[in-house]
Amino acid sequence: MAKSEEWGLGDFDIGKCIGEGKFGKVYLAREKQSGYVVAIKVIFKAKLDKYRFHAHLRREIEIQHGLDHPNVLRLFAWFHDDTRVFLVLEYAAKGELYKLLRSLRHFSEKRAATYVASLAGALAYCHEKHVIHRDIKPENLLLDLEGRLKIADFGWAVQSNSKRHTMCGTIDYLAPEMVEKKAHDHAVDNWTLGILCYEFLYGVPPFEAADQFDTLKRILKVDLKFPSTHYVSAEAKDLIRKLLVKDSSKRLSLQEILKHPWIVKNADPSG
Ligand SMILES: COc1ccc(C(=O)Nc2ccccc2)cc1NC(=O)CCSc1ncnc(N)c1Br
Repeated sequence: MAKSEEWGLGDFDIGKCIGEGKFGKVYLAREKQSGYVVAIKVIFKAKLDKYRFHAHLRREIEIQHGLDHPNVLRLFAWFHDDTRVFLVLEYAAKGELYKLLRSLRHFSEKRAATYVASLAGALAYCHEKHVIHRDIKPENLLLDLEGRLKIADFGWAVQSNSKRHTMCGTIDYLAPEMVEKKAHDHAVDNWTLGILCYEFLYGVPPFEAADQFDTLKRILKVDLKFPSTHYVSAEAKDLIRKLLVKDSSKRLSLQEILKHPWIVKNADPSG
């Protein structure tokens, strides 16, 4: 029988659950013909109705379908039945980048620079495609079999199996213009890159405080301190200082990040 264009659930062997989100769960799956392993996200239509997310999901699928970058998780296909929508996603075999950060406590400068360069490259690609909704919160960063970073952009809060509670609802990544509820553009991503670079190197975000109000005050003051718990190069601190700038127009651009001496010296070009 000729292969119909449409994929269906029957084309896949479904495996274990590897993630859980607001709209449904994510399963490991293998496409029967090719044996190709993917992640299948199951989204309940009833949930979409409840949050009126149909249009958002349809727009996201159109956007995602056109994206093809080594550091952006691929959306290969999608299909639906009367109660669920299925997203056929690239499977990131090494899972969540944050589990690795927790287990290593902090990354080496080479690993941190490689991830920052991957993120800057992926964001530059997305901005070029006029997609600025690439939420680079830590929850959205996965690692593939080769350890390459993938922005997974869950579309909505996804709690993976390792019920991470520290991150959900964290404000550590908010840029000052977001805290002050000013208009923001994709320069917010450059701020977030600074936060992530600091956290990759120190294991904690730069403005962490006992309570959220203190964190907000520290963000608005850009109260940046570098602990001397372990050695971090002056070039790394220089990049962070040039990203965590209150005036969003003065933050290093993605292109400038990729040319920064610390990135040029430390990032692995194979990403
Ligand atoms: C391109 O990736 C997406 C694109 C879109 C959406 C999405 O839900 N959009 C959406 C859902 C409802 C309403 C509006 C938008 C979600 C993802 N991605 C994900 O959900 C990541 C699933 S977890 C995972 N994936 C691969 N390998 C692993 N090891 C893991 Br763990």
